[in-house]
Amino acid sequence: MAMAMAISLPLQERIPRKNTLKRAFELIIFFLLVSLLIYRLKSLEHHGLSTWLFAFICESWFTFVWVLYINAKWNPVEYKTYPDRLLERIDKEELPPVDLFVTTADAALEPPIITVNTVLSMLSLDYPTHKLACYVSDDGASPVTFYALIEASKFAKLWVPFCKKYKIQVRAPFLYFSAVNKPAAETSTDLSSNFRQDWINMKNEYEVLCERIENAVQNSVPCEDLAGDFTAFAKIERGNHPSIVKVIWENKEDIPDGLPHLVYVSREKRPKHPHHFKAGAMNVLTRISGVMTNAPFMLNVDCDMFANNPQIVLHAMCLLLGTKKEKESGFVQCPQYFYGSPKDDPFGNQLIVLQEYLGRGLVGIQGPFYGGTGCFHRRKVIYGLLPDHDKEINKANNFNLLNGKSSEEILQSRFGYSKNFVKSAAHILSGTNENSARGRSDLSGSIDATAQVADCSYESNTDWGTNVGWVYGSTTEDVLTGLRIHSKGWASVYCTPDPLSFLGCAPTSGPGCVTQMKRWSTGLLEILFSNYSPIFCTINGHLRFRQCLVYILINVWGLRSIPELCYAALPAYCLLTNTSFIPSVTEPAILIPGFIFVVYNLYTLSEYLHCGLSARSWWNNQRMLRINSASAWLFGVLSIVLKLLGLSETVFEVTKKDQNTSKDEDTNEDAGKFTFDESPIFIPGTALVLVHLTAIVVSMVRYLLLKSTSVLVQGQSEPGSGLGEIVCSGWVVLSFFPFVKGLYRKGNYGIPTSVICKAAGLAAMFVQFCKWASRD
Ligand SMILES: O=c1ccn([C@@H]2O[C@H](COP(=O)(O)OP(=O)(O)O[C@H]3O[C@H](CO)[C@@H](O)[C@H](O)[C@H]3O)[C@@H](O)[C@H]2O)c(=O)[nH]1
Ligand SMILES: [Mn+2]
Repeated sequence: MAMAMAISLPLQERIPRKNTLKRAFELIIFFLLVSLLIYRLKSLEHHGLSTWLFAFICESWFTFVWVLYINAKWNPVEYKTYPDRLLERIDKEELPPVDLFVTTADAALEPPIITVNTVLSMLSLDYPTHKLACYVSDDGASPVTFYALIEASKFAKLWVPFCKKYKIQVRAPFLYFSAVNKPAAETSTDLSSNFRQDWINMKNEYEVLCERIENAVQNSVPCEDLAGDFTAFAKIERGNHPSIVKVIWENKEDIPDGLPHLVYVSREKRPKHPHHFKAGAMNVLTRISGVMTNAPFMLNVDCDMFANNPQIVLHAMCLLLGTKKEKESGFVQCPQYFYGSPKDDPFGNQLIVLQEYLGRGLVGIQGPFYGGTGCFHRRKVIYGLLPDHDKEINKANNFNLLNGKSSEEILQSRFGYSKNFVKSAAHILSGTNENSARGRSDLSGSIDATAQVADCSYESNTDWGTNVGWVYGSTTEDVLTGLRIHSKGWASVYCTPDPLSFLGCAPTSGPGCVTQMKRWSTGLLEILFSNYSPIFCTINGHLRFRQCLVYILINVWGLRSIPELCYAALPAYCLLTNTSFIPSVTEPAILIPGFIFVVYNLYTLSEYLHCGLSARSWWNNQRMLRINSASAWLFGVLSIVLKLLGLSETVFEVTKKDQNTSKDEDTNEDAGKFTFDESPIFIPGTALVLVHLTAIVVSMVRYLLLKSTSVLVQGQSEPGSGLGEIVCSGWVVLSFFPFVKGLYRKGNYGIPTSVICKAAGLAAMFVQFCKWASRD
């Protein structure tokens, strides 16, 4: 009876979330924006063309973006998953195999201990271990990373049983043993002696592991006495070496409670061959795992994104196996959350509110974007299969007959010349190994085959990077790849279990943040200008119209910098030229922008409070939006312009990862302070601040002069600038306050003199321009 119940109960629930009040506010803001536009049009002549028209154009853009937001957030949906029911319904032996991918690219920016922690969290997932295989791609070809993984696999033999025995939740040891988590072990009294003893032993072992890795990092050559395994790394250059594939641990007996396979991969790199950054690395991993274990599902994470919920694979399986139509869950995306972030999100990069509202809104349309990490893919979807693939397979068969080509030839033209890989792909496409127990794999025996598929020329004249695998051509390969999947007609689902699925680290420095944002805005714009633009995908493919609008919303992220920057400069222009862009306080129309300002801020603030965040964190995010707009997004647009002109290619600049676990605010007082470097990316923001400070001073002086000559009494009805412009100008200065402080702070917290000089030059030009413009 109980069994029958379990079978009838769903593995997942899709729950639309109520949001009537939010919708009301969104519509109110929309109507206010429209009224503002109408008012501007009607009073255009009265107010003189220049500023009024300029404001009208910017505000039209803001209204357009707002409509895109309303569309994106209109139907929020939540998913609930029931892993217990899954385990009751199917035998553990029948759970499908999953290949786990971890990517790292630079042992200096991504310290091996971070990668090791992520790998350990993968190896200790609550899932039959003989169904898991973990592949680490190292684009840095670093012997230290390889060494660290060997050591980690030894440690894992203790760590994995420990985690499973005591049902530890956080299975990344650095966080488990950190100050944040300590009480969990020390307060446990009942399990007392055994647990405590094991805990202490584990902690010691972990410290030994850290020490070994740290030593290796310091001496950079851990390999002397291990020559055998390390010869592959001898005398190689980072960007110029053959492929290195090493089976670090093979679960030979296929035992369900042993350790999953662990494989190290560094693909071939040659200076003349484009390697397509992470997308290229993911495609190599896909092929290598194809010839080795060929699991029907693949989970991929960045090297810093450890699994925080040990049952995450089971949760994902509820979504992958528990749908009536496979089409509805082409891939399962978990949101990106971060650990150890400074208080109140000073850099505005925790993405909590964004994922909570935009993310869940998308779920109600065609599903979340692919976010590059914390995502479960179906291998066959990555291989380019359409949702109604039975038809496609038939078509392919007919096609074969017509052309007299063998299906193998067809597959080879699509997947490349490796016979082993093509065979594995054929299995996947025909669905023969789906959900079935994996046959005994012989990893070490397939090393030769892997060398072939890790070649840098393997992909030439194949569909890799276009119709198969991760798609090339954008530094946000994740969004682009997800878009391709959506445009084939697949939907995606969101997996948000408690505890949070994965945790990673967000950059915690000014330059780090803006560089990441710049890469994102560049990559997203690349998509807009590529053959895979969402508009084409809707016209020619199966991308749903509303989903297309959301893709456009994020694709134009960078472009938004231009109207935003113009609008931010407008109050300064008005103050300097004594003109206005906002109705004067005596006009009733002032209420429109006034209300927009108040309602919009309350609306965004309520989102933060609703997510349990502080008002401070709301403000920090608002501020960072403005700062990013004047730095990262703007430079994103510039790099696209350079790319379109054929002057330079876009590159993937890896984010520096710090293992920040100290929650101690006292020792970390400077944690949230904005830092700068010499990069020109900070020039526009600095110039904007200088311009506004000048404008405020100039208008004050003018006010005092006028007052002393007492012309001011009738002055109010003059078209000159007034309170509105002053308030706006003040608001801009407030938003850029880290830059204001940066003008006089020292060291990393100060803006370098060279940047200030260049910004001052720009500001002077602007002031000059205002002078010229206001001359009659
Ligand atoms: O040539 C490269 C460059 C990067 N990476 C890996 O890509 C991942 C993401 O790089 P990171 O510097 O951490 O970028 P983030 O901005 O934090 O990453 C987000 O944005 C990327 C797209 O810009 C996505 O690929 C990521 O999954 C997503 O987490 C890391 O594991 C890197 O090791 C490579 O494997 N090869
Ligand atoms: Mn990252």
